Amino acid sequence: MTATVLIPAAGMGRRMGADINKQYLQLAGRPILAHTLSLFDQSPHVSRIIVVSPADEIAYCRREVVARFGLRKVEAVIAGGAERQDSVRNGLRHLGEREPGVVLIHDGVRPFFPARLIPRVIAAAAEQGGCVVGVPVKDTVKEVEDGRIRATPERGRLWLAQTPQAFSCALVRDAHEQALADGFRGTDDASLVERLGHRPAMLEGSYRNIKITTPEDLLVAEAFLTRPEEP
Ligand SMILES: Nc1ccn([C@@H]2O[C@H](COP(=O)(O)OP(=O)(O)OP(=O)(O)O)[C@@H](O)[C@H]2O)c(=O)n1
Ligand SMILES: C[C@](O)(CO)[C@H](O)COP(=O)(O)O
Repeated sequence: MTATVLIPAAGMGRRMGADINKQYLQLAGRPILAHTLSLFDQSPHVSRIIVVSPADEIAYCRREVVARFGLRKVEAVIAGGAERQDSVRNGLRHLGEREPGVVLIHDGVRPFFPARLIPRVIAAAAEQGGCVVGVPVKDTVKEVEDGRIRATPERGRLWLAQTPQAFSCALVRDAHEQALADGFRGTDDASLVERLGHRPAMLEGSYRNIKITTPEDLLVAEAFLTRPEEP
C-alpha cells in the first residue's frame, strides 16, 4: 500500500530569526526542506508528495529544491495560509475528493524522521483510521497557571506528538473543515480528528525527529548528521 504525503512548509520561521526562511537553511550542503522531501521521495511506500509553501516562495521552492535535487514524486507546490492549520487545509483541499487512501502530513522542518517507519505509519493509519508518531516525555511536566503549579500529570501517560501524522484522507479532510466551521484552532492535525471522537494510534518514533525551530536546533541537527541513526 502506498500513500500521499503532504508537507506543510509555508511558515515564516520567525523563531529562527534567519535572513532566509528556515526551511532553506543549509544542512550538509542541502536545504532542510530537501532533506525532508528526500526521505519520502525515496520511499517505495510513497506515491506522490504535495508541498505547501508561502505563495511568494513557490517558484523558488520548485527551482531550488524540487528541480535541483531531482525530487520526482513532488507533484505540486501550492500556496499555504496564515497558520499551519490553514496550510494543511489548503493541501487537503488540493487533494480533494480524488484521494481515496491514506495521507501522511509531515512538517517540512523535521528532516530526521526515520524513513524505515513510513510503512508502519501507513499501515497503522489504514487499520485504525489515524496514527501519530511521538515519543514518551522524559521530563516531569507541570501545568502552570498564573505562575503557580496547578497539577503534575502522571508522566507515564504523556507523549510528545511529532509528525508524520497519518489519516484516512476523508477523515482528516472532514476534521479540518469542521474545525474551520467551528472556529477551532489546534496545534496538530490529530487534535482536530480527536475532537470528532476518534482515537488515533500513537507510534513510538525517535527523539531525533526534532522540529527545527530555533537556532540551537541547528547545532543539534549538525550533530545528528555527523552520527547518523542506525537504520
Ligand atoms: N502558516 C504556516 C505555518 C507553519 N507551517 C509549517 O508547519 C511546520 C511547523 O511549523 P513551525 O516550526 O512553527 O514553523 P514556522 O511557522 O515557520 O515557525 P515560526 O512559528 O517560528 O514562525 C513547518 O514546516 C512550517 O513551515 C505552514 O505550513 N504554514
Ligand atoms: C504538528 C507539530 O509538529 C506536532 O508537534 C506541532 O504541533 C506544530 O506546532 P507549531 O507551533 O505549528 O510549530
